[in-house]
Amino acid sequence: MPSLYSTKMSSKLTNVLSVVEQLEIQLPAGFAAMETQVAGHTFDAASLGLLQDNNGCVLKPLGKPECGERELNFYENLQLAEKSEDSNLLLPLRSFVPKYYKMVKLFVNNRQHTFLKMEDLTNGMRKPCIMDIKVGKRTWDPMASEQKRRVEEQKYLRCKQVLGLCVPGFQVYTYAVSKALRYSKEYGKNLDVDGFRKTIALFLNAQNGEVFKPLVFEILKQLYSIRDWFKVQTIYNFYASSLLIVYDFDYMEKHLKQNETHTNNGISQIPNGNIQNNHSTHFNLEKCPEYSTSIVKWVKVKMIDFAHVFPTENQSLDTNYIFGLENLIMVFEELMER
Ligand SMILES: Nc1ncnc2c1ncn2[C@@H]1O[C@H](COP(=O)(O)OP(=O)(O)OP(=O)(O)O)[C@@H](O)[C@H]1O
Ligand SMILES: O=P(O)(O)O[C@@H]1[C@H](O)[C@H](O)[C@@H](OP(=O)(O)O)[C@H](OP(=O)(O)O)[C@H]1O
Repeated sequence: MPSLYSTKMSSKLTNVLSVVEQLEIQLPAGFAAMETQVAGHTFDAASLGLLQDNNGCVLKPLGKPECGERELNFYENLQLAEKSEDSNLLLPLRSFVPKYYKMVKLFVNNRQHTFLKMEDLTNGMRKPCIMDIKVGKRTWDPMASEQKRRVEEQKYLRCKQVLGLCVPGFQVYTYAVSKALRYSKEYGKNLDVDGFRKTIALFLNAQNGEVFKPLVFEILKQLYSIRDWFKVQTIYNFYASSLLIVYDFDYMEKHLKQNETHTNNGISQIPNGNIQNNHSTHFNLEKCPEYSTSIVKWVKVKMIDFAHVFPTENQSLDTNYIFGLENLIMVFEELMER
């Protein structure tokens, strides 16, 4: 039996405090609108947002038919990776995306809808800091109409056209207030390159320009793995796909308090890693064993949103995605250098 949930949804978040709409949505028992959704389609008259259940899963609605079908195919292909002739590439890709369980049908507002059930990347985090970063200068797919191309090319202009990156939304917990601060796509649309850098620092809770380096280091490690994969894969083009970066501020705060090597402002005194600004190289992990802690449990970098994933045309690298990814890596590397 469907039950009535009164759900607070943030439809148009401002740069500090959200304008919150009170919507009443009929959802099946055991499901709620996802509290920590920071971007993408949310509940309104025209669309559904993501749901969460009580078992650490999120349910993403299929959305527009062509988009939904592509995303469903993408996840189902990955599920069958062992049997694919591309298993050597698809199996590692699985570790870069949320665990996918199955397709489920649920009634929302008395109408049946199809959802993709997958792992909630924020599950178990007390104070999840979440940033959605859309990757690539080109965020329209080969089937896009002229109008869709034009619209996409005009958005997030000063950031997306230079870095191949944009921020459609994020939330961050800080030392100053106990509630998460939410930033909307309107905030993201006003960013230029410098604003993007500052936004990443803000998201990481940088203090006087200094970040908690083990956190940045772990994010970089995961980004490097994704980049390594993109440097060899020629199966897919990922248009309008995002990287979701998630970390638990609660864990970070506790970790900082416990650790003797920290200064009064709580920022690590561990020396910097050895940065080489050549794109084909990585930080030298062996030189920084102190960074390889249990941190991996509370920091996640995963690829999400595969509604515009297409097979490559000439078995070429996805240079559009790689360009954005390289720039993102550089922004994090700069933070390690400080
Ligand atoms: N597996 C997941 N775990 C946790 N949060 C998730 C997960 N998948 C999506 N989200 C949340 O939902 C948001 C939107 O996800 P996604 O980009 O897949 O939706 P969308 O509606 O297709 O977006 P768009 O409007 O950009 O096409 C993300 O920014 C994130 O906050
Ligand atoms: O970043 P913004 O300004 O929110 O723009 C949205 C974003 O580009 C989404 O990826 C897109 O959904 P699709 O991926 O489904 O195309 C959506 O199209 P829509 O409004 O037609 O749903 C856009 O409005």
